[in-house]
Amino acid sequence: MNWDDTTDTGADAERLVGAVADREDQAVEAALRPKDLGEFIGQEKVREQLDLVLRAARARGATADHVLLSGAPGLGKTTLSMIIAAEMGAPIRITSGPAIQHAGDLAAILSSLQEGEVLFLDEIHRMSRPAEEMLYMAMEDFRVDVIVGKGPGATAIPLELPPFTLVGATTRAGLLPPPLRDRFGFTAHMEFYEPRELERVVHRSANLLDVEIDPAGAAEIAGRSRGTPRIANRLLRRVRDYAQVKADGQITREIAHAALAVYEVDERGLDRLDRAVLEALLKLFGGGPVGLSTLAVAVGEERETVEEVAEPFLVREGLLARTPRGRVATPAAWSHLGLTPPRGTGPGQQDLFGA
Ligand SMILES: Nc1ncnc2c1ncn2[C@@H]1O[C@H](COP(=O)(O)OP(=O)(O)OP(=O)(O)O)[C@@H](O)[C@H]1O
Ligand SMILES: [Mg+2]
Repeated sequence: MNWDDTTDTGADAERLVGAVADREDQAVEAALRPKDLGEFIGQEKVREQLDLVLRAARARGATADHVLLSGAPGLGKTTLSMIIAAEMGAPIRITSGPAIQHAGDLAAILSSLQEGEVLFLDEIHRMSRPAEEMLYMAMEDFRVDVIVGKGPGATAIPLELPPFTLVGATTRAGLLPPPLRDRFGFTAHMEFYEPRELERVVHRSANLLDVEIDPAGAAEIAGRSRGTPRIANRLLRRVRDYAQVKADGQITREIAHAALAVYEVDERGLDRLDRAVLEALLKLFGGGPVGLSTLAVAVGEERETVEEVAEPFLVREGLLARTPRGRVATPAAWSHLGLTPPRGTGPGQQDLFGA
């Protein structure tokens, strides 16, 4: 799971191609969210499986099993949680791991749930330990022990809960303690989207935003969206701005191309920082291997920025490899930047060049 090393704070949120939601995303996302499974694009396997889980529960007149959604930012976890509630005809309560500091916070939420309600717990990997332990019991037995009083006089009062569906979301399934993971009846791993699926996302959003776009324009945006619907929607809004100001508002391939050149997002979805890292690696260090710190100095960025913000996508795209001797460019990196690799490839590159 190569998104485990992406950062979920800071610099990434400020980039046009960052997957983390910024303010503007938060403001428009509610309007762009698919409302039911039929509207949800891509993720075929997850959709098929979830559809079965929910249908079966409905047929039994039962509350659906707990669901864990894991995947990189912007792939549709929050959206799916709302769809689960909608499909079950159930209300949804939304909270997040960091918002639950004490077990008591969780007890208050759990004890106020209605029967069949969906509790969406975002960033479930960031919950406190005591809350987590309370959650184990709540998920399994629909019961919590509420501690009353302090010290030796403290007593645990058992409290029955109505059956509910916990939907947990995490960008880092690997960080969840196994006892918590095991208590979910169904786990959905969300994958990055194919360009064809993102084209459909772009068309759908354009429609909702009342923007005219042709298939080639949608393909142009989809191809630069890093497999992520949130980024596709964001690029669409920027291209719309350009189309409005510089043309008649319609998005064609030419308009999308010109707009994204202005925003410095290239054909593969790399932005200026990504390209600066690659260029330094290729032009200054012959494709590597070169140490992370040296590379960071060469592009004038912090080590962490290069490692956490730029590299994960470059690695995912097969443009850069992290080796024990340092960072190495792949043959695809040379061709992406239109450069020819030096003839005698360095020792660290032999494997990559199949030498
Ligand atoms: N399958 C999809 N079809 C159409 N639009 C989608 C799909 N998945 C996500 N989107 C859109 O992408 C945006 C981001 O989705 P969402 O907020 O659900 O992501 P997330 O996985 O919860 O991200 P985070 O990890 O940052 O919380 C939403 O505006 C939503 O409309
Ligand atoms: Mg979310």
